[in-house]
Amino acid sequence: MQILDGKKTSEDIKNEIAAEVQSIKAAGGKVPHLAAVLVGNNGASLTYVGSKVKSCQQIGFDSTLVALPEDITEADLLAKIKELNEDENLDGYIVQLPLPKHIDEEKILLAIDPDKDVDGFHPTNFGRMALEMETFIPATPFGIMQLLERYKVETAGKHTVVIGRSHIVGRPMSILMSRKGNPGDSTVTLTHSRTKNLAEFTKNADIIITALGVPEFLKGDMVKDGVVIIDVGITRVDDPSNSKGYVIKGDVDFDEVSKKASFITPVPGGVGPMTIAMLLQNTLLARKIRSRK
Ligand SMILES: Nc1nc(=O)c2c([nH]1)NC[C@@H]1CN(c3ccc(C(=O)N[C@@H](CCC(=O)O)C(=O)O)cc3)C=[N+]21
Repeated sequence: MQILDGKKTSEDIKNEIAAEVQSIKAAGGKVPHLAAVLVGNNGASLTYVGSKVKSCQQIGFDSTLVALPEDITEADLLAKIKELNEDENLDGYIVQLPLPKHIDEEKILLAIDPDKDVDGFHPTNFGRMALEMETFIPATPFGIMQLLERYKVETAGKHTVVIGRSHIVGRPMSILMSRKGNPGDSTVTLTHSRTKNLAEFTKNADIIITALGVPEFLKGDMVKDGVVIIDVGITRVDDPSNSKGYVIKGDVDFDEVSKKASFITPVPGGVGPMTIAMLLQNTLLARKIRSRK
């Protein structure tokens, strides 16, 4: 059994990006500039946005945190987005999800300039991804593809079962694994909350990608020997004995499933850190595309 070490791999990728930033600087070019829009102050969102800002500093990107009040109106948020779209100094930005209930998420995502949409959530970029064109691949699925590639996990002709059809993980993941190329060329089954007899699919899977948010959902008796496991779940479970007051749990019962797996991602230290690295990779791409224009 081999651990797919997202912490280490994300550090490798960040070092590669940092080296590119140095050569951009040496050539007198402009360094990539990423902004994150955070509405309100959800604990997990703050953690994520915080590590993003820290990573930007680490690799030499410019970064801006746009912190807005929980009760901001949709119109005011749209005005802010227009400002970011027009900011010549900014290469890419993300609007941290989920947004407060009174704001229409779809309306906000549609307002983001696709050329600055480093999350790859805009329909234009989602379509480009599905059509195998150059674009921003959503960071979590992109990070998973990088882990599969760098650890040389075979995907061609394999049966990949994705659990969860969210727009930011499960759905794009199913598309990427079915695309031509390596990693890819997989036969994909996309399962979700209305799937019947889920275990019949997972038991026949060569690769399982879970993005469910149910701690320790996937048990040892639901998988076959040699399976490849990608665990996207990150749920904070209260734990008074821990100094933070919580522990982070994945969707996979690691103790049981790791005994049968050929490759497996840990939680934490698996897919999560890769997400941040790939957001930075997308921002570098945004800068390169803008400098070509
Ligand atoms: N517009 C937008 N884009 C996103 O990409 C986006 C988002 N909204 N909203 C929330 C989710 C979640 N997400 C994570 C990124 C990194 C870790 C991460 O680094 N996790 C660490 C643990 C961090 C902790 O202590 O909580 C790990 O797994 O090792 C987790 C979650 C990005 N998301």
